Amino acid sequence: MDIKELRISLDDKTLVDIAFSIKSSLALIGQSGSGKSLTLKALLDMLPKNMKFTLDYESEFELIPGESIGFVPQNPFTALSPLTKIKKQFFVDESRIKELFEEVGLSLDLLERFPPELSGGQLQRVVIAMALEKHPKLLLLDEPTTALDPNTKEVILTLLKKLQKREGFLMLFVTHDILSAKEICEDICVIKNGVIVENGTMQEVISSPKETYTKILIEANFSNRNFRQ
Ligand SMILES: Nc1ncnc2c1ncn2[C@@H]1O[C@H](COP(=O)(O)OP(=O)(O)OP(=O)(O)O)[C@@H](O)[C@H]1O
Repeated sequence: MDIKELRISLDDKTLVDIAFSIKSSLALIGQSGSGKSLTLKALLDMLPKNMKFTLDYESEFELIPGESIGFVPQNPFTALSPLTKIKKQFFVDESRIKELFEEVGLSLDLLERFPPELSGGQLQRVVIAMALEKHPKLLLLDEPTTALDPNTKEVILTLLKKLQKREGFLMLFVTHDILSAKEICEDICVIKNGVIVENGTMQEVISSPKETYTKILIEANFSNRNFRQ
């Protein structure tokens, strides 16, 4: 799908003005304040009321938040209502919940528990299951592994890759963590001050970044010698 124009403004100030294509999985990478969250909020139609946005896109499906668009938020610990049993937080019937639990590899007895009784990895699986409720065609991921420990992070990234293969949804993965993005995204788009400064395949951009800003983002993530291979 092609986002031909996405422009977000507040009063007379343009905060985001970007265009990008999602062929299969795209990482939208940028420093804090670059416009990543606003981009996701615009696609989800959740921008603050005082902001204006225009969205022009070409796609085989209509963008409808909660229907064709699924959303995995940043922090699974705060994404669910703590006083409501897991099974009551879904909006689909029990057979679909069971199907989803199987897909994300969760045991059904967790349905009877409350969110504080689950681990971070289990909670993130629940949140992913919720995002898949309506068989989305596009899955938006907002730093989905930031709140998780390194092992759990790996498990969740592997799960997302597997789910994408099985379900065939497109992925837009918003993060400042290129290492995670590299694991599951084929393409990358670098956003700075609300504009795209560089894009291409993950391999291309990581091995020979053109912009200094991209180099800085890569170096900031770079603790592993094998990273560029
Ligand atoms: N509610 C708001 N009112 C005014 N300006 C805002 C609002 N939300 C975001 N902005 C501004 O829009 C720009 C983009 O913010 P955004 O939250 O999209 O950044 P981000 O890339 O998601 O950062 P982070 O990684 O820290 O979440 C920033 O300059 C920010 O200050």
